[in-house]
Parts: sequence; C-alpha cells; structure tokens
Amino acid sequence: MLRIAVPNKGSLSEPASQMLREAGYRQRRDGRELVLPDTANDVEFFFLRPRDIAVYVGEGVVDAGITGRDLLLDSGVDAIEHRALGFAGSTFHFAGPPDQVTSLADIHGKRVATSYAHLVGTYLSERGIDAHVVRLDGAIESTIRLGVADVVADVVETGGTLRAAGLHVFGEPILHSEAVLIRPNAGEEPKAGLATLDRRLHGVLVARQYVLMDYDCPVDRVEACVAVTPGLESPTVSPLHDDRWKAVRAMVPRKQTNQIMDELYELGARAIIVTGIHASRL
Ligand SMILES: Nc1ncnc2c1ncn2[C@@H]1O[C@H](COP(=O)(O)OP(=O)(O)OP(=O)(O)O)[C@@H](O)[C@H]1O
Ligand SMILES: O=P(O)(O)OC[C@H]1O[C@H](OP(=O)(O)OP(=O)(O)O)[C@H](O)[C@@H]1O
Ligand SMILES: [Mg+2]
Repeated sequence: MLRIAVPNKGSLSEPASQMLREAGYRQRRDGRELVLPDTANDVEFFFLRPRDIAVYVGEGVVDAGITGRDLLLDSGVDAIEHRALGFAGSTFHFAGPPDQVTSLADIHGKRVATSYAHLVGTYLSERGIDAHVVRLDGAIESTIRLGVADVVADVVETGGTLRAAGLHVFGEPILHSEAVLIRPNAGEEPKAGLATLDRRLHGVLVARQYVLMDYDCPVDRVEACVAVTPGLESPTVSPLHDDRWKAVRAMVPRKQTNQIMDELYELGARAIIVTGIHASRL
C-alpha cells in the first residue's frame, strides 16, 4: 500500500482532499480521522500537520505527501518536490514599514519575524546579511506594531493582511509557493504506486486547466484555425456532410477560452462550443 500524508488543517487541507477526491480516492468525512485506508486504490492516507509532512516524507515513513513548497524548503529535509499541484499559490516576501525599509540591505542588523526561520535565515546568510530571526507561529504582521520585530517575512496571497497592518513588501520575492506533491529522496526508485497517484493528480490538473473546444471551420481556413488551437498532440479534424466545412476538436487552456473563441470567429469558424473536462489521463 502506498502511504500518503495529507494536510489535516489550515489552508492546504480542504483543497488537497478535494483534489484527491477528484482523482478518485476516498477522503475522510470526519475531521478527527487520523488514518484512512482506501483499499480499492491500494493507498492509505495519514492526516498530519502540513508543516510536519515534509519531515515524515523525508524520514521515509510515508511514501508521498502533499504540503506547501515553502514548508518543504523551510523543513530542510531531504524530500523531493515531485509535482506542483496548482492550488494555495502565494509568494513569500519581506515586508516592513514603508518609511523604514525599502531594500534587502536595510534588513542588516534588524529583527526579522517569520514562521519560516530556516528558509529566511538561509536566504539572508547566503546574501551576507546579518539579521536576528525571530520565529513565531502566526499573525506575523502584528509583530512590528507589538515591537518584537522591525521587518517580517511571510506568505502573501492577496496582500490584504499586509495592507491592513500598514506594511509594504520590498525586494524580490523570496519564493513562489504552492501546494506540491513530495516524495522521499533517499536516492531510491520512487515507490511503485507513486506513478499512479501522480498520473491521477496530473489528470485533475489538466481537467481543471483545459476545456474541450469544438467548432466548424471552412476548409480553406483549417490551417489558420488549427494554428490557434494546436491542442496537446494535434487537434482532431473530421469531415462534415457539407464538404466545404470541417469539424475541429482540440483542448485549449481554460483561461484563454474567450480570446480563442474570438480569434476563431474572426477567422470564419462557426458553431464554437466549449465543454468542461471531468477527468483526463495524458
Ligand atoms: N493566504 C494564503 N494563501 C495561500 N496559501 C497560504 C495562505 N496562508 C498559508 N498558505 C499556505 O499554507 C501553508 C501553511 O499551512 P499551515 O497550516 O501551516 O498554515 P495556514 O494554512 O496559514 O493555517 P493556520 O494559520 O490556520 O494554521 C503554506 O504552504 C502556505 O504557503
Ligand atoms: O495576502 P493575504 O491574502 O492577506 O494572505 C496572507 C496571510 O494569510 C496567512 O495568514 P493566516 O490567515 O493563515 O493567519 P496566520 O498568520 O495566523 O497563519 C499568511 O500567514 C498571511 O498572514
Ligand atoms: Mg496561517
């Protein structure tokens, strides 16, 4: 059985379980369940704290886990990012009072509050910046007002929390993070079964990121239209009863749906229809 660690709390928990459900796995209904076997799929889920998941994976006591890239890097353990999962996206930034800190060099000699002490400490020392890292569990944006830090390093999604605290980000992002599937390093072959899990998760990603587009196209416009919808391998082009027209079907990125429909229409395509993808295996 493949042993998989899943976040039990926090912002990664529900979307991780949702993604696994869409990939055909059982997930817990009761938030207190700690272990959940899914014998039909030959896997067993362990619900653990997101920050601890990299440690369990690094130790090799589970075969795979879902956590944040930022948490993986902060753990410093020997586990490998196997696949980015496209949710819980954020950047990790330094921030501080706009009138006091505007560049990385300004951090020198200051106190930096963060929940990611290892990550931040390494980042600063690699750049020769000497600062005192204050490790706290959360509500990092409050530390400056409360006088325990001069600068913070924290997760930024919308930026709303920073704005509410009167802080601004400065310098380059330390990191772009999102939820990731991780596996032990240990120089070994990934455990049998991991490939199936990975293919299923990739299938969910594709189903989320792409739609199917069908349209009718005048024969002399097929090449131009196909250039707009090249599909993954190559689009399907089928004959229609009226031989002046062809039918084309291709996967297109969901975000570009309307722009592509406009372009196809301009090129002479008609009856353009878009359908969602429920599942996929590429
Ligand atoms: N607002 C957010 N947007 C996107 N990702 C976030 C956000 N807040 C935290 N994360 C991500 O969640 C992971 C941290 O999970 P963790 O459970 O430790 O904290 P949390 O989600 O902030 O939950 P809580 O603070 O309620 O304990 C990290 O990968 C982090 O990047
Ligand atoms: O840019 P934003 O959209 O405002 O999101 C970022 C905030 O979200 C998280 O906080 P959370 O609500 O988890 O509280 P915490 O600081 O106590 O972890 C994170 O630590 C930031 O503070
Ligand atoms: Mg938090």
